[in-house]
Amino acid sequence: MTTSSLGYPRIGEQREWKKALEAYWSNSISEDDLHAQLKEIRLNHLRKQKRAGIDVIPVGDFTYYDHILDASVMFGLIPKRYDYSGGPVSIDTYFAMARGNAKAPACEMTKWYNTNYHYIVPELQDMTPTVTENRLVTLYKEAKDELGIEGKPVLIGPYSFLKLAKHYDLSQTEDWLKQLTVVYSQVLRELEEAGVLWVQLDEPSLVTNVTDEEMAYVKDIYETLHADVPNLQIIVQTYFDAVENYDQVVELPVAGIGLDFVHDGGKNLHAIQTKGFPGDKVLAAGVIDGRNIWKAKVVDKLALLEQVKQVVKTPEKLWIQPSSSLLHTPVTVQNEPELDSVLKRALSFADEKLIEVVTLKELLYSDQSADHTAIRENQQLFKDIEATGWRKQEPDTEAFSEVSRTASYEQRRPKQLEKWNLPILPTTTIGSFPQTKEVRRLRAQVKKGSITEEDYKTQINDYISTWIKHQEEIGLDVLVHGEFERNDMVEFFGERLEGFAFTKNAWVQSYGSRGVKPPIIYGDVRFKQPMTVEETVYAQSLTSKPVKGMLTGPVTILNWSFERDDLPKFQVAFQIAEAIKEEVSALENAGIEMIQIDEPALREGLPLKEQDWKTYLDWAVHAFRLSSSHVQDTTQIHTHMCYSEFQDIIDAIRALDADVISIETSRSQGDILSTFEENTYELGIGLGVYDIHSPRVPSEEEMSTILNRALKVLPVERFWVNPDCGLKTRKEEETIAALKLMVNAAKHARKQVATTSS
Ligand SMILES: Nc1nc2c(c(=O)[nH]1)N[C@@H](CNc1ccc(C(=O)N[C@@H](CCC(=O)N[C@@H](CCC(=O)N[C@@H](CCC(=O)O)C(=O)O)C(=O)O)C(=O)O)cc1)CN2
Ligand code: MET
Ligand SMILES: [Zn+2]
Repeated sequence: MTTSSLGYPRIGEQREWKKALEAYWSNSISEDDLHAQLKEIRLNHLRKQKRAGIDVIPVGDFTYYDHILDASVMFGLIPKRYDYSGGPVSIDTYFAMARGNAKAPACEMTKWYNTNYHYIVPELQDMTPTVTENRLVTLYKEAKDELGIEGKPVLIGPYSFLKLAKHYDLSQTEDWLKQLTVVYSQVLRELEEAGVLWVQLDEPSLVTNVTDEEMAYVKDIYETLHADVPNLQIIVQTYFDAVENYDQVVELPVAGIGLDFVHDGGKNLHAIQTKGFPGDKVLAAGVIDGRNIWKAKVVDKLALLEQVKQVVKTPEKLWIQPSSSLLHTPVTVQNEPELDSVLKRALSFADEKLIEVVTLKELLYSDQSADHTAIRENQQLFKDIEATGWRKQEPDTEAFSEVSRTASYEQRRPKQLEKWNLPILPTTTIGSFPQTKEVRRLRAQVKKGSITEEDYKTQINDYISTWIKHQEEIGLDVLVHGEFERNDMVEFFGERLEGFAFTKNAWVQSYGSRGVKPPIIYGDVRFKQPMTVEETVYAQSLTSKPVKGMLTGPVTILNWSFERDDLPKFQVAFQIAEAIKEEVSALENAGIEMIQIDEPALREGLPLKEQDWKTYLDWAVHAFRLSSSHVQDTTQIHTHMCYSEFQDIIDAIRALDADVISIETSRSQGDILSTFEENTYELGIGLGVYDIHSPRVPSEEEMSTILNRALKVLPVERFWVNPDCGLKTRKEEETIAALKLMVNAAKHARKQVATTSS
């Protein structure tokens, strides 16, 4: 039996990877230094996997930014605007695609399936793929020559690559797949020549709803690849859910199939048991959760593997591995000295997960009696958790009953118009203002104890008051306090609610060099005391304009945390919702009667298979309503989502019953609006008129274009004007300049509306 892993986190135990990249971007280290530093990190990660006892170790999963960008660059799919003219792609062109440069905006970035990782979207317009440089050969040789590791090159598979790409016409699908197959063949042939034994082609799109036509393409692709490299052993790796079209996938002419036995709702196991698994193929069984951070129950995993063993009769054909790449977990529990010891023993990050994989292999062929030390200790840690009393709340098995606001939107709207007395096209922002080095240093100092809590608060208040002044000068209609006291919109609440633990070092990459430390939900979630009232009330005391309260919604807090896995997700969401509901009341009682409850992760949490959407949306909407429906008619509830693919879930968005939703409109040039038009969505909409992910200050004209386009489609009374997300990653000058132009654009639009209607 073999152990394998599918991908290892890049970020580094102390975020060495992030620091090296950011040092290069700010010109503090040279290109040679960057290569040297990243090589050291890369080799170190391979060594760690070897030391853990993993037999088949991936190469090529490591990246300078994102692995999908790596594939686009290897295939020469470099948009014209970067002036690429053949040959190996320079590091600056690579980073320009990721981050934009003076001449060209960055490529689009979007969510990686249902995770909080973001990849760079391949753009296929007017392009022909060619292999620029076979990085996998280089990385394979590096591992072999320098460490004696027989690496398994990893690459996104051709079908998933195309599904993740944009800017091609669907009618060109077949043509594109043919062209891609040619470059994949070349890359694989070169790997075969270099002596590679195993290649992992990731095909996570095979767990989404695949049509028969697409499945036929997949079959063609892999038949061609097999004919071109008959001796290379390819594993088609799936993850994040059960594979669709099981029968056809397992018949693909490849050497192995990787299946996720953790996030498949039991369907993959059922499929292999009822339909069998081809005896000539490797079954790469993902049994250790690659997405969450709890140690596995060894007894349960052994039972699962015993069932898999019944199907795969030859031990050499069974591989044990994590359910997905470990990219989605932090690096190691070792660097968490301050966690509660009972909790800490129950945790497993990337390094510990590799050990779990190896332990399972050892146990599977040895003594599995209950007094085996590994088994006994493992059982004990779950007993210890039970004994803590952290998890008392009985699971609620009853169907949840509808909650709604006392008055319908039509009834509360006139009351709100009167109370708030805002101009048409009111202007506002999404919540955060620049998190400068100085704010972050301040927080680091208070955490270390080198400044007092009181000093910290005073200085945060200074930021708040400076930015209230800025906002008044800019001329915004609804102000915010700026979120200076928050490290992150989820971690901040995790630190203040019961049932959450937070870590010192458990960073996970979100996009490029940016990371998050998802808090850990280990027990029943409860409200302790007001979390946001002080800062918001202080901000409101400085101005006569309304200050909007700012909260993160229950679905987003859940999706961006590591959740307990002993309760169904929806129950945890409802517990969080009850806590946020109390915070909403606390704000309302303190006179903050316009409250934004952000739910950017609601869309990303949508299951990968359409048949599972309704169940999810029902509880997600309910959780939001639980937290927001109890307010007075005049209290205005806002929500915010920064990713725009709402077409399919517009009914759920409507059902949130938020008085105003702010959405992304600029990157899609306003395309999103048709969704709101066609579906008679009658509530308020904040138009994200400029893209905050780029340092570029947009022109007033660009924003006016989006506004005018919107005004043609929907009545003016519905719109608010705002940037498309929070401004925490931007610089102060950029922010002020852009917001001034935005307010001007709104003022011009108001005048136009006034003249056309008079
Ligand atoms: N959870 C979450 N997911 C999200 C988003 C989000 O805002 N939150 N936004 C979308 C995009 N994703 C994003 C994810 C991270 C960041 C981001 O800005 N991350 C920061 C870290 C933010 C943070 O936690 N900051 C902490 C710790 C900061 C830090 O690194 N401190 C220094 C010390 C500071 C000093 O002395 O100078 C250190 O520890 O070394 C704080 O402010 O307190 C980063 O990687 O640089 C932005 C967007 C989607 N998903
Ligand atoms: C990722 S959505 C961010 C919303 C949050 N209120 C902010 O402005 O940063
Ligand atoms: Zn946002």
